[in-house]
Parts: sequence; C-alpha cells; structure tokens
Amino acid sequence: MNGRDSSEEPENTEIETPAPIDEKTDGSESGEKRKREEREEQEEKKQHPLYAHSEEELRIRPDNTWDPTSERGKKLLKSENGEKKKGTSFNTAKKKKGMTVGFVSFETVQQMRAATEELDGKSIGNKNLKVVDVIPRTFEKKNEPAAPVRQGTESALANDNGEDGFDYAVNHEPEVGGSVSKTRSSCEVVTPLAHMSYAYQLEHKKSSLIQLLKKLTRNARKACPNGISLPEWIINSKEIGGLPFKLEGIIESPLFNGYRNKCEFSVGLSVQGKPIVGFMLGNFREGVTAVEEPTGCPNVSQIACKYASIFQEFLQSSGLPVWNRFSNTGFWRQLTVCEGKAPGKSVEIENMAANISEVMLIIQDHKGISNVAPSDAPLRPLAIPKVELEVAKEVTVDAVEPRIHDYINNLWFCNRLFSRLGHIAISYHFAVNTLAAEKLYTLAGNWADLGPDTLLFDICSGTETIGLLCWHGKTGGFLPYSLFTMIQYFRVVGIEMNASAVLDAQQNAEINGINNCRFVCGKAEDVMSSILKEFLGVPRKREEDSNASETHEIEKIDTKAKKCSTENSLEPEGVVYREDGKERPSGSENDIKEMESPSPVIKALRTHSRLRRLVYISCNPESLVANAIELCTPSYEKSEEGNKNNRGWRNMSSAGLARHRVKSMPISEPFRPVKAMAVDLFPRTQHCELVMLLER
Ligand SMILES: C[S@@+](CC[C@H](N)C(=O)[O-])C[C@H]1O[C@@H](n2cnc3c(N)ncnc32)[C@H](O)[C@@H]1O
Repeated sequence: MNGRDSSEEPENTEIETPAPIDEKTDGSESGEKRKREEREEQEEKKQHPLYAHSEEELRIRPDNTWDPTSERGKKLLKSENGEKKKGTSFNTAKKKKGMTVGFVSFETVQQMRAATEELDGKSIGNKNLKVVDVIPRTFEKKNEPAAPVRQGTESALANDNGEDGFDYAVNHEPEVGGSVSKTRSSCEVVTPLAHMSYAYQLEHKKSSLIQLLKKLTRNARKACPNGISLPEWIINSKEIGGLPFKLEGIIESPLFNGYRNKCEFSVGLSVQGKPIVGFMLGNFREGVTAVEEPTGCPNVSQIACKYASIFQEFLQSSGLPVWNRFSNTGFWRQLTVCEGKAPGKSVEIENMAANISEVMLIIQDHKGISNVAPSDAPLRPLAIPKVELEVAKEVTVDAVEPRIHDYINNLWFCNRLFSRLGHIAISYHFAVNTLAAEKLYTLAGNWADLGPDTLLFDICSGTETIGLLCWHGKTGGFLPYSLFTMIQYFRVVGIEMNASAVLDAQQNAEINGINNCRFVCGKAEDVMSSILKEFLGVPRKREEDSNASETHEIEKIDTKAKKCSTENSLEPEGVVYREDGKERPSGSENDIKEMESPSPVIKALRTHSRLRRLVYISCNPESLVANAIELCTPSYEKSEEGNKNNRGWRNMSSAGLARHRVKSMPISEPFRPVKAMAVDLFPRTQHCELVMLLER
C-alpha cells in the first residue's frame, strides 16, 4: 500500500532476460530453435496493446499518459523499442549488476566533500567505489517545490562499474527537518492507474495477463524434453495466439473507491517539514522520504482518512518527534487502520462507512532502525472507554482484546493481534478488499468442484477463509447442525505457518459451526510432503497412475503475502505443528542450488499422483506462471544436474528459472493448465489476483 506492503500488491516488473550463454545461438539445430523463439517473442510483444510502434503513436493513447516527452513515455519507448530497461528502475539495475550500495550521512557539507574526495574511485578488490548523490536523475530541479527542505547531507556509495541511474553531483546543502524534493503525489504513487477509466484499467490488466500466460506456453514448450511429444495444450495453443487456454476474463471489483479494509500509513515529514500521517512519495533508496496525506488516494476509505487525520492532529501536540528516515531518530512511525464489515445486512455500496461495524488501530512507536517494528515488538492494548449511550451515565475504561472481525459471504471471521508473553503478531490475514474477495472465494469454490469425498488442502490458509467458505458454499450452510456431524461432506486441511492465524482459523471454524477441518501450523515447504503422505498415502509410480481411477483431492495454493510475519514460537492447542528442523541453505552456492531446484511445495504437489486438481490463487501472477511451468511441463526421464557455476541464473526471469528447474523435477505426471480468471482486488493499481485451474 505505502510502498512497503509488497506482500499484498507485489510489483510485476521482472524483465525477461536472455538465456545463459550455454543456450545461445550457435548455428546448431537448438540455436536455430532459439532464434526462432526469440523472433516469436518479439512478435508477441508487438501485439501488446500498449506497444508503441512510433513516437507519434505514444501521443494518442486513450489515457493520454504515454506522451514521449514525459518520463513515463520515454521509459515506455525505450523499453518497448528493445533498449533493455536500463535505468527504469534503480532496483533492477542494482540487482542485475550485483552492486552493493551503502548510505552514509554527514553532519556538514565539508565533511561530506572531504569523504567524497577520499573515497570516490577507490578500488576494493576488483571493484571501484563510486560516490553518488542519492537524488536520482529523474528528480529534476523543475519538480522541486519552491522551498525544498532537505534532510541533512546524504551520499550513496556504490561499488559497481557501470551506470546506476544517479546523478554524480554531490551538493546537498544541509538543512534542518524535512525530506527531499517531491516529484509525485501520493495518489500517483499508491494508485498509478487512477487517471484511467475503470474499463480501461481492466483492459490494461487483461492485456498484461495475456502476455504473461503466453510465457507459460512458450517456456513449457522450450522446456519440453527432446523425444517427448508436446502436450496437447501446447499444440492447441497455436490456434489461440500462443495462450495455454483462453483467459476467461476479469471479474470487476464491486467498489472502485475506498475499497481497502486495511491501510498502513507512514508517519513522517512532508515536503515542507510538517509531521504527516499518510503515504511516502517514493522510497528511501531513491532518496525520497516525504510523506503526503492520503486524502487524494481513491482506494483509501473515508474512515481510514479520518483516523489518519485525527492521529496527525494528535502528533502536533504529542511532544514526541515523528520518525526521521535519514537520521534514524524519532518516535512515531506507523498507523494501521483495519475495518470490519457489519454482519447480516445488505451492503450499501454508495455509503461504505455504513457497513463498517469495527475499526482497529495499530500505532507503532518503535526505537529500532527499521521502518517497521519487528513482529516480536511488545503489544500494549490500549484502554478503550466503554461509552454508554446515555452520556450522563457512568463511563468505564477497559482494555479489550485487539482483534478485528469481517463478515464474508455470510460467515464470520476473526483476526486477532495475538499477544502472548507480551509479544504481538502484527499479521493481517484478510484480503484487503472484502467485496471483491467474496467474488474470488466463490470462483475458487466453484472451480474446486468439491464433492462429498473431496479432501481439500488449503495451503497458506491464513484464518481459513477459503476452506471454510468453500465448505459453507457447498453445503449452503442450511444443513441442520445435527446433520453436520453425521455427514462427512468433505474435509478441509489448512496449512499455515503463522500460529496466531491458525488459532483464529480454529475459532472461525467453531463459530461458524464447521467441524471437519484440521489445521497444521508449519511452513508449507517443511510440512507439505509429510502431510500429503499422511492423508493420501505414499505417492504411486507413474505406471500405476495410468490405471488409477479419478480421485477428488484438491489442492488450493495461495502465494499472496509470502512475507507475512511468522510467529512459529507459539504452539496452538489441538493443532499439529511440525518442523523438520532442517537448516535453510544460505550463501551463494546454496542460493544457486535453491534457484535451480523445484521448491519443496511444488515438488510435493507435482509428485503426489493422487492430487488431481489444483486451484492456484495468486496476487503475483508472475510467480503463478513460473510455478505452472514447473507443474505442467513433462518431466525428464533422468533429472539433470544444473551448472553450479552458471552466473546466468542470477539474471534470469522467474519463468526462465522455472524452465530450468523442470529439468530436476522427479519423474511425475504433469498437470494441464485448464483455465484462468482474474479478479480485480486492487482497482486503480497495477495489481490483481489470478486464479488458475490445473488438472491431470
Ligand atoms: C494473504 S494471506 C492469505 C490467507 C488466505 N488464503 C486468504 O485468502 O484469506 C497469506 C497467508 O500465507 C501464510 N504463509 C506465507 N508463507 C507461508 C508458508 N511458506 N507456509 C505456510 N504459510 C505461509 C501467511 O502467514 C498468511 O497467513
């Protein structure tokens, strides 16, 4: 949401890079094949509706944003014309070159100049140290406000040998307070598609997804082992423009504005140096620390804006300073506002505030140096006055349990900020757009096609919204309670690493009268394989599969917020918590090894032959496609060892990496991608959820 909430709305900016050297054109048959594929890729890119064939064309886009003289227009033109996206994102440039960056603050300009002279150009090993300004080139003077207030004196040290997208002039005047120049509004940062009509936003998302889905076919075809016939879905893709199937469409969000039920506001200084509760106008790496009020951001609700403004007013008189991201000093850091929908009445779309029955506020005042308090920071539930309706009557003050409820498709869900031994799990497990999430869950339930014998594994289940809603949707919730216990309709196994979410899931099952659920607390990568063995037995060999009758095991996998905080130290009662005690590999050799081999979860899903259907939901369609490549490509008769010294891995796209991981996938029956549908949970941003059905 504010640039840090990447777990919910990840950026889909990965650039597909060429294959490693050992695969390049060499005049051989495979070289020719590669050349042909590259030509096809180029052709596909040109079919993209936003592909600009000429500068003139850039001016006539319906949303009028692709003016080639604008920064955005220039970037688009550059990237679409094939001049690799160099400099479009500092982050990418850094990643590609393996550059290391350090930030140094000085008290005076003199000190900074002396240090710059001393350090600039120094060699460290085979690398040169470069001193650069933290203000990126795109932040031109003309964009600066009349009286910019800068944050002390800051330089970045970079040890790379190439371009980095920064200006070289190091000339910051030390000034008190504030932040760096403002270039974009909070609306542009948080909701970059806000200027487009909703219909055009949906078209834009659909076209991006179509390009992405073509990667699935293209990479699975490239990865298909020699001598094995191509799967039918790849052969048929030729008739539908290279797609694995036709994209079913994109489901609209019922709300375009104020749809977020949770907002994380940063506390900081405005361009003018005033304490503000709102959104950062860029990121620290780009030298941007200014914060702007959220009032112009259409996805923020009126309620959230109201609380941000109340808190901001309070800050003026609090006597404690706000967090200063340059000097790492200050007290107030973040305000999170969560809203819970009221049960039992039809939703008033025109007046969303009327549907909200609860609001939970989380305020961070932590002293460490990271932007956000760690998940083990102490939790202090505040005393809330219980105000009687008749004002004159007694007012009692009491501490309440910090939690929020939401009411989704007629079921109640609770998300507590779990506090144990004074520690908090600040993890929020609800989808941020409740009304659109209802549509997402209904779709997932329909595609799962649950039957009485189905065993449903809900991986990364959070508070078990999906599993419980599927169950409820299937039974209609109308079976009398006594029948629940008699009919084993189908069973749900939730797998979730956050113990407080598992406790909530248990409670949610109870309060909704759903009894045939089991919850496993653990990281899916650690427990998946043993859970499948426990519930489904040891996987059969491939020969046995051909005789196997259709079974009904469903897998739901949700890779949304892989970064949600962990609270594994809690062991909830009645929940199986497992850990294999394995050390996670680290270091470059091991990292490469990890990149080369399929993840334990994908491997477990693929190799357990009794899993026949998979409904994969992801707010990161790029990683969904990468996993689908691994799940759907025929396996190699003999798994191939990767080249351990191949540095090309580092620069490969997720789809390219997946293609290579297929080679070490154990022999197993591949899935077939059947259909996909997008659900727009994040109007006015680049992001949306993608649901894909895979079967075998
Ligand atoms: C955004 S929530 C989604 C919850 C739920 N599926 C829903 O749609 O409401 C993602 C959940 O995945 C969990 N998670 C992330 N990585 C995981 C992992 N490696 N193993 C198990 N759970 C994980 C997080 O703790 C979080 O609860």
